[in-house]
Amino acid sequence: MGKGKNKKRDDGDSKGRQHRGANGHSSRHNHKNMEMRKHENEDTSNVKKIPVKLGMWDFDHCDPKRCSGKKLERLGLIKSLKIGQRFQGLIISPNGKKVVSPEDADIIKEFGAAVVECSWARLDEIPFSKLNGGNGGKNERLLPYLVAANQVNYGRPWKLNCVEALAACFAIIGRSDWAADLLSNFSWGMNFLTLNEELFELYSQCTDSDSIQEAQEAWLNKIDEEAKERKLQAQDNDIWLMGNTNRVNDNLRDLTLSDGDEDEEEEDAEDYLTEKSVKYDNLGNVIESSEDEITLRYDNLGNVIEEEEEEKRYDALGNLIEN
Ligand SMILES: C[S@@+](CC[C@H](N)C(=O)[O-])C[C@H]1O[C@@H](n2cnc3c(N)ncnc32)[C@H](O)[C@@H]1O
Repeated sequence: MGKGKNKKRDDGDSKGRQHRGANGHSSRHNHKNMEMRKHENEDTSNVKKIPVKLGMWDFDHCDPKRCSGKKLERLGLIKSLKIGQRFQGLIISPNGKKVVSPEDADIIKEFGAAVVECSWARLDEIPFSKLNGGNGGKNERLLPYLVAANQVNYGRPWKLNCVEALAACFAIIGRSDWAADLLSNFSWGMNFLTLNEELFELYSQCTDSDSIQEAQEAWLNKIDEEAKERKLQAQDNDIWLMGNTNRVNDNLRDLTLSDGDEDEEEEDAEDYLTEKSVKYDNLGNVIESSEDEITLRYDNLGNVIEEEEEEKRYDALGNLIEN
């Protein structure tokens, strides 16, 4: 027998067939997952179990270290499902037509919830209609507007990862405690609940899919208005930051001045500089300035009174005669 040829695989049966887990992966693959758990030191002893069944169709598109679905599997919180395997619970899927609502509480509590672990960029490769033995449609649900808090898609609406999708579903049916238990296994997890707190409050008060859609519309309109408002305010602030807009206009005008206008403008600029060095007392009178400052005096109309330079007189030897 050739070396390695027909060699019985350690994860196969007597006929060399590999044992496959519910996700269709070989047990070698699942063993790798176990190894990763050991490697990452994921302690499963404190993991809180959620009292409903969780399922996942895993298409192995993602980096196992960053994949929330795989981590839930390593923690023993979710079970992999094979393509075509029936799942009677709620299927949270981008292929859904209705959105999750509190009306779905009974089905979740009785049969659980499942997600599709795959890449957002490769959704077109997923045989959604075959996943649940062709029975997916009825229980398939979209999630309403919510914002991701995970490290891959932080801040992006709608693109939640698997653990966020399941937690969202629980929060909408009023089981924020389950949502928190599930998310507590991720360092960033609780941020998802905080980030979407108001939305969960809003959605959990709705009754059915239509009312969730209405609440979502109202919310989207509200944030749209707020964004417009902020934009206007930012424009206003920009104007203030630009300072005296007359001066700005003056500067702009400078660029288009004819030769003749320039002299006039220069004069204005000089006035501006000179005025800066003038000090006034409480009554608005000009007060004496320090040596290097120019002292100006004004007439009743506010015009600067030109000071005539005092005539200096000298004696026969050229010495200054003091007055
Ligand atoms: C596309 S996968 C990406 C998973 C990611 N790799 C991870 O680490 O978890 C996310 C899955 O969560 C569910 N999901 C997330 N956001 C959703 C939404 N807005 N509507 C419906 N399902 C959603 C779906 O099952 C979807 O296939």
